[in-house]
Amino acid sequence: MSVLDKFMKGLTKTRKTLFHNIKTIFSGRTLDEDTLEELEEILIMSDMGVDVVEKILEELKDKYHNKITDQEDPLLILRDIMVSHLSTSPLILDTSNAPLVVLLVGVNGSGKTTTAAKLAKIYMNYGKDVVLAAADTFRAAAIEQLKEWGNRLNATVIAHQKGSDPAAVVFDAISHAKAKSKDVIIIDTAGRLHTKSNLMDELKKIKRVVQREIEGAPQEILLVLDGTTGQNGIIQAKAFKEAIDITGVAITKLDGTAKGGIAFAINHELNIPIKLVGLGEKEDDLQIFDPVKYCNALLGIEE
Ligand SMILES: Nc1nc2c(ncn2[C@@H]2O[C@H](COP(=O)(O)OP(=O)(O)OP(=O)(O)O)[C@@H](O)[C@H]2O)c(=O)[nH]1
Repeated sequence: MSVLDKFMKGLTKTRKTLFHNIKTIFSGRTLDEDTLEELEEILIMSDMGVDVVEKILEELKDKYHNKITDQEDPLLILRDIMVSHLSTSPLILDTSNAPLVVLLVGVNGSGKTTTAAKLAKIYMNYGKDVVLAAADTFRAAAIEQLKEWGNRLNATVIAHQKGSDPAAVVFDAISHAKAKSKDVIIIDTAGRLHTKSNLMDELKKIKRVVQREIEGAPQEILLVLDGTTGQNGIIQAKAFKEAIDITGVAITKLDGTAKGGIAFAINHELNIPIKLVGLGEKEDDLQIFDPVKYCNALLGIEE
């Protein structure tokens, strides 16, 4: 399956529910009030966020003010304006100063453990040797789940018992990675502790251990955000952003929502690049974020 097909499949719900007749609505060379209203409704319903929608519509009006030519495809004009409202930056793949450390943070159930495993697969596809660190020691199931993934992917998982110090797990994972010349360490962390400040303190402690042991690491701190939680997810994300320097966002479960425009709102409100998107439950359903493919999949544009 091509990458575009993956995006298309993952965003089927949003496209079929909201964007299905966008081609009919938006095919003319003029832009009347009715079209604008219909378009606005679709974009807002997809959870893109009112601010972003207003900006996109303004830019469309500007573009149409100057009349579009016969050669221009209205849908591609809309697509390009949408793309300009998304920001991404490449997932760090360089392991020349190995090991590369990727720390995953986010609330419980956001898909962190699964994302850790799927991300391991991405790095393995690039030929990297990966170690997974089970630093969510709050939940026994999270440790077990990561071990199962490790078996399936044939990747080493460093784990201690439930309730042990996550920073110690991370320390061991780093020692292992150094001893075995591994390329990448992916750290799964807890999403819930007894109090929120405990959680943030724990994440900071993990980060300190990583920084102390490997210069320049962690190179990536990715916030894993459940794409089906809408505005709530964004509020949670802000708390993480305040506590720890996030380098990118992984939006999960975009396949499970009809409000798949959420990437725009996340980008706009958090001002953090989106690096990964979860488009399904299978191990190769986590994809490096591609704004053009994402918008093509929303609008049903075959490349
Ligand atoms: N459909 C779909 N399901 C996903 C995706 N990513 C994660 N999930 C599912 O979401 C559920 C929660 O994922 P976990 O990885 O356990 O979440 P977590 O954040 O690690 O949660 P804790 O371990 O409880 O902290 C699992 O059933 C995953 O299979 C996705 O992109 N699409």
